[in-house]
Amino acid sequence: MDLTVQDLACARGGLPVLEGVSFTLRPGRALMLRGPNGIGKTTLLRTLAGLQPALSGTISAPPEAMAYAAHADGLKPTLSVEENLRFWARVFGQRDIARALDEFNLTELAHRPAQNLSAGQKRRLGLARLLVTGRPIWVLDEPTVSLDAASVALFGAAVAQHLRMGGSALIATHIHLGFEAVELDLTPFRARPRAMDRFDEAFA
Ligand SMILES: Nc1ncnc2c1ncn2[C@@H]1O[C@H](COP(=O)(O)OP(=O)(O)OP(=O)(O)O)[C@@H](O)[C@H]1O
Repeated sequence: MDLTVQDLACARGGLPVLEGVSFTLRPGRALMLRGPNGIGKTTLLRTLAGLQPALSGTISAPPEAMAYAAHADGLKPTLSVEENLRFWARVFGQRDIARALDEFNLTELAHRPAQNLSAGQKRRLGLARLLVTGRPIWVLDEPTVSLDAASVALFGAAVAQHLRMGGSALIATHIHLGFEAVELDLTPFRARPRAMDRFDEAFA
């Protein structure tokens, strides 16, 4: 499924952050969001994932086509690794968790409560959840935080496999993940201060 974004504007905390954002992400492709801290990468991803409304513009794909992985891992702390994956698989109407355990090197940790995992292991479990959503468009916010080099490589391989299977990925990250991707720098889309616009109008 294509994700086409046209002339999107979005806000955070009531203030416009980005405007005029347009791109198309096709099946099998990855798009890396770049830009300095605070430019609005998280805000854009949250808007696409349906967690907040856009100020204006259009998003061709519905949030139901997307699997969103935020900064927080969103794990159930008292459930085991396997139980967490089964829980999420059920939520998304899927059954197979074996691939998720395998691709994120979680098989040996399958019976460990999530609350007893290290930060990097929790992150791996949070990302493994993507594989049990069955959703084609992965929307990922700084997915490699807490991951060591080996886990970054595992994650890169999982995304590459998702792309080969016809999925797509939109990723806010500052690092290179080892597969071919187009980059979109959000710096030119910084919203102009609206308060100043109104000020000009009032005194025109
Ligand atoms: N909860 C919030 N309430 C109000 N403003 C916020 C909130 N969270 C972020 N902002 C502001 O919104 C703007 C965009 O933030 P956002 O988190 O989308 O940027 P980012 O590009 O993802 O940054 P980073 O690279 O640091 O993660 C920033 O100016 C930030 O200060």
